[in-house]
Amino acid sequence: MFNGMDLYTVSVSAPGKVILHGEHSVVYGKTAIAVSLGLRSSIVIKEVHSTGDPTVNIHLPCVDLQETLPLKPMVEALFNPQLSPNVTGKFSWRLPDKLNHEKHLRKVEDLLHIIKPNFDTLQNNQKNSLRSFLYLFSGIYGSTHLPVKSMNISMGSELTIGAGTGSSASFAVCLAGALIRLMKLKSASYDYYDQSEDFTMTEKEIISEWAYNCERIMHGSPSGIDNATCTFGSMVSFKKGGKPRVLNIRLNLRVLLVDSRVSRETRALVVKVAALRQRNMGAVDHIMEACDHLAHTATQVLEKISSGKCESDTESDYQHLAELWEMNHCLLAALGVSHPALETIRSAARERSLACKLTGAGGGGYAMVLIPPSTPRSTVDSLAGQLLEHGFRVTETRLGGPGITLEM
Ligand SMILES: Nc1ncnc2c1ncn2[C@@H]1O[C@H](COP(=O)(O)OP(=O)(O)OP(=O)(O)O)[C@@H](O)[C@H]1O
Ligand SMILES: C[C@@](O)(CCO)CC(=O)[O-]
Repeated sequence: MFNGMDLYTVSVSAPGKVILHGEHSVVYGKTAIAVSLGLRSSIVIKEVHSTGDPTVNIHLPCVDLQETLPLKPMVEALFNPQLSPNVTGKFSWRLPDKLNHEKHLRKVEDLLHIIKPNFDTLQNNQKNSLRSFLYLFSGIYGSTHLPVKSMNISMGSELTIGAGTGSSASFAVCLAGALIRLMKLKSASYDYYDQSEDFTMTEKEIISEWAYNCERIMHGSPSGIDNATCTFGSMVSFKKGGKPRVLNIRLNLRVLLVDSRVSRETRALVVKVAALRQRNMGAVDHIMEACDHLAHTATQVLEKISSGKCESDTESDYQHLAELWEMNHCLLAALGVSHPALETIRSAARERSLACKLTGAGGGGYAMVLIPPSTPRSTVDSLAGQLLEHGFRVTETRLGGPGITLEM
């Protein structure tokens, strides 16, 4: 949007994600599939007039952060970032994978300590959000010659932070997408590329790569499945060491997403499974193999559901999917990553003949109950009521919706 005074506003949203199949087994080289979540993050970037030196006013209520940062030092210290060693040419915002990530991040860290002397006293999630902002802003604008103006950035999210639903990837995808969109609007007269009304496939690939770099800031060495799912939406299949593969299908699965409110640490659960495997190699490897089969079969069933040719087929496909979810949960429980709270959620779902599985690392966190289209409203309401009485948090949402989207 352009206000006629050379000032632009952009508004973008991106979904979170859940793992449908393959948690834990993906660590052992098996296939995982993730789908986008109906819960989204959103961002508005608004260029504003300023009389003094330009600033960026960033408001991130989810991490309780409101900051005004000077733009000039960012431009001086961080623009024109360097390419990775052994890569020749000139850095461009289109090449996030060629950026000298470590070096650029070190510069971001140094600058943050200069412009925010109390940086070390901030909470970790606040630090990560600021690092990601400076990294993306300078990485994306640093290779252009566009004038940077004062701006207000405000971001909200329906996602719970740190719950395994991809809030960090959703945040980074929104931010990268909004900055690229703003650049595209500002550069209309420079004719950088076409001015189509939505993100092109190539832009989405670039956004996903920028978000992957942010995931590296937050997580060290992430798989890349979260940023791909939050960018492209729908369903993404992934194998360790490979590239995430986006399955371009139209899914619209209804689920109850249930927060057990039991906090867990992903790393500790991965270690627990590794220890179990050390003691029971053959059995655990067979469980991982079985999880792999479930991920492949589920992909086929979901492709069939998404094609939606015949209603009676769809009903039996949902039954098949429910069976796969049940088996997957029980295999994960055999790996020792369920929790009494997750089993309480499951038994409430089973009383109503609904399938339920944990999603993510387990040991607490979220469970998902599959709601086939034929499920009466009263069944969903009574299940939600019972779960709420137990103190769980319940959200009815859909899986497999759109990825990054321009909001008008
Ligand atoms: N709406 C938001 N506003 C600002 N920062 C956010 C927002 N959402 C996420 N973040 C950033 O992402 C970090 C959360 O990353 P973390 O990996 O702990 O959670 P997650 O992405 O929800 O979990 P997972 O990666 O297991 O799915 C926060 O510490 C914060 O820096
Ligand atoms: C448990 C795990 O498979 C998924 C956590 O969301 C860990 C991982 O893949 O890194």
